[in-house]
Amino acid sequence: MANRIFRAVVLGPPGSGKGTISARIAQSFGLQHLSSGDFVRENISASTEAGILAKTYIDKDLLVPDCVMTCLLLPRLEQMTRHSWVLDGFPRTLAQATALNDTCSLDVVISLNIPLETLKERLRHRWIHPASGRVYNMEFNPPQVHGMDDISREPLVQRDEDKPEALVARLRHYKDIAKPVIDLYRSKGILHSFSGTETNKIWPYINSLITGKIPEVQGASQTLPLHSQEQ
Ligand SMILES: Nc1ncnc2c1ncn2[C@H]1C[C@H](O)[C@@H](COP(=O)(O)OP(=O)(O)OP(=O)(O)O)O1
Ligand SMILES: Nc1nc2c(ncn2[C@@H]2O[C@H](COP(=O)(O)OP(=O)(O)O)[C@@H](O)[C@H]2O)c(=O)[nH]1
Repeated sequence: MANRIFRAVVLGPPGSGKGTISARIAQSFGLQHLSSGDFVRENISASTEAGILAKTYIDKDLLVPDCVMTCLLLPRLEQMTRHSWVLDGFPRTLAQATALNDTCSLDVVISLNIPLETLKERLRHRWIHPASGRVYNMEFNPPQVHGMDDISREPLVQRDEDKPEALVARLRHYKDIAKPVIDLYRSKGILHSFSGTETNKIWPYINSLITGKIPEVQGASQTLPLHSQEQ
C-alpha cells in the first residue's frame, strides 16, 4: 500500500473488464475500489434526490447526465483525500473528465482495448445481481450456486443491453464519447493502453505498471515496465 495517495482510473467499453480489473487492483494494492455504477445504485436505493433523478435515465437505458453524475461522485471523492483509490465507470465524458481534473489529480489512467467479438461473448455470459451490482460470468467467474448471487442468494439476471444486438450501438456510443477523454489523458502523459482477449493475460502487465508507479508515488523513481504502452 502506498504511503502517499495513489489514484487510478480504468476506462474501457462495456464488457472490457473495468470492474474485474479494478477489483484486482484494489485487492492487490490495498486501494479502495470506487465504481460509478455502485454509487448510482446506492443513491437509487437510498432514494436521494440525485438517485431518483438518475433512475429516470437508467430506466430508459440512458447515461445519467454529467451534472447529476458529478454531483453524486465528486463530493465523495473530495472526502477521500487520505485514501488511495481506483475508479471505474467514471469519467465517461469529457465534461466528467474535466470536472474530475478540477477535483483531484490522477497518477494512472488504464484504457482497455478488447476486440468486439470478445466483448459480445463476455456480455452474452454476464449475469448480475441487480441490488449490489455484483458481476458474474458463467464461464470466467461463475456463481457458487447456478443463477444465484454468492452473498445474498438472490437470483441473478441478464441485462437487455448486454445482448449482442444492443451492444454494437452501445459500443459506437462509447467510442464517440470516450475518444476526447482518452485524448485528454494521453495529452497529460498518464494514459496506458492494454489490448487482449483475456483479463488473466492483461493483468500481469497492469500489475507491473502499478507496482512500478506506487514506489514512484512514494518518492523512489522507477523505470516504466516494458509491457505498458504509454500513449
Ligand atoms: N460516468 C457515468 N456517466 C453517466 N452515467 C453513468 C456513469 N456511470 C454509471 N452511470 C449510470 C448509467 C449506467 O447504465 C448505470 C450503471 O453503471 P455501470 O454499473 O457502470 O454499468 P454499465 O452497464 O453502464 O457499464 P458497463 O457495461 O461498462 O459495465 O449507471
Ligand atoms: N470469459 C471471460 N470473461 C471475462 C474476462 N474478464 C472479465 N470477464 C467477464 O466479462 C464480463 C464483463 O466484465 P466486467 O468487469 O463487468 O466489465 P466492465 O463492463 O468493463 O466493467 C463479466 O461477466 C466478467 O466476469 C475474461 O478474461 N474472460
